[in-house]
Amino acid sequence: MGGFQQDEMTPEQIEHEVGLYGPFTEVVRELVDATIRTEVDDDEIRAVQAELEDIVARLRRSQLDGPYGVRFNATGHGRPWGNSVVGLRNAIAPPLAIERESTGRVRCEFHLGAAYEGPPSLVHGGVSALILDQMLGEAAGAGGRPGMTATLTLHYRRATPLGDLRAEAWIERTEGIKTWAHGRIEDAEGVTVEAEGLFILPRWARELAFPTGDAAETPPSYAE
Ligand SMILES: CCCCCCCCCCCC(=O)SCCNC(=O)CCNC(=O)[C@H](O)C(C)(C)COP(=O)(O)OP(=O)(O)OC[C@H]1O[C@@H](n2cnc3c(N)ncnc32)[C@H](O)[C@@H]1OP(=O)(O)O
Repeated sequence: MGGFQQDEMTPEQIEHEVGLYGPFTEVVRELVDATIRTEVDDDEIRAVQAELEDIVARLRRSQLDGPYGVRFNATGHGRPWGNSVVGLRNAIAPPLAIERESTGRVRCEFHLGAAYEGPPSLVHGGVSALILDQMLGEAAGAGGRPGMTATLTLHYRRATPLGDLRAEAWIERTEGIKTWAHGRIEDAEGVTVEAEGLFILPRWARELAFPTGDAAETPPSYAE
């Protein structure tokens, strides 16, 4: 599988890019929200559209051939900057800033605005699934048991309002290459969505990590 790349970025270069692309992407998130909610007149919409078309053309002058992928520098610092949930450079990502414990417990506080609406004023169920998929996957990774989502089951206990929310996830149990993780989203009143999922270290990763084939005994550690 492609998409995981090693590069030679120094901590200073990474800090520079965080400072550059973080605010840049934040403005694009603002643009998405403003696009949904604006009530300016027709002429203003057409004028802004023309300006945006120019801006897109400027950015397209130099582009990656495909998606960003996940890049690692020599110290193992991971940059999943195109990720649709946590990606620093992805304006579609809220983005989640996840706190990780090596026990496999992860948590975050986040805000979902108009761009994530499903039913009126409520979070789209698929967005809750997106967030919990990432959170459960992050729990597996934080606990040294990384894997791809094999199953994901959601229990929508109560509607999730747009606004300030929190999420957490943890490893429930492991068996060789398989990790079962659980998690939930909460608003100020308590739990709105619960999830359980099975994460499996895929064959291509097993072959890299365990050339002798004994994946059941010693899962690899996960360094982001
Ligand atoms: C490292 C990256 C970190 C990156 C982590 C970063 C966090 C990212 C969080 C986001 C997570 C995602 O969105 S991931 C994207 C969404 N998920 C995907 O696209 C996954 C697509 N599916 C796959 O790639 C594959 O099917 C896998 C990896 C799930 C399994 O493939 P495999 O590894 O070749 O499986 P295989 O050898 O046949 O089977 C191994 C064992 O798993 C069982 N098994 C296989 N598939 C399933 C299944 N769907 N449900 C139940 N059990 C299954 C088999 O029965 C077998 O059990 P036994 O007989 O040995 O008992």
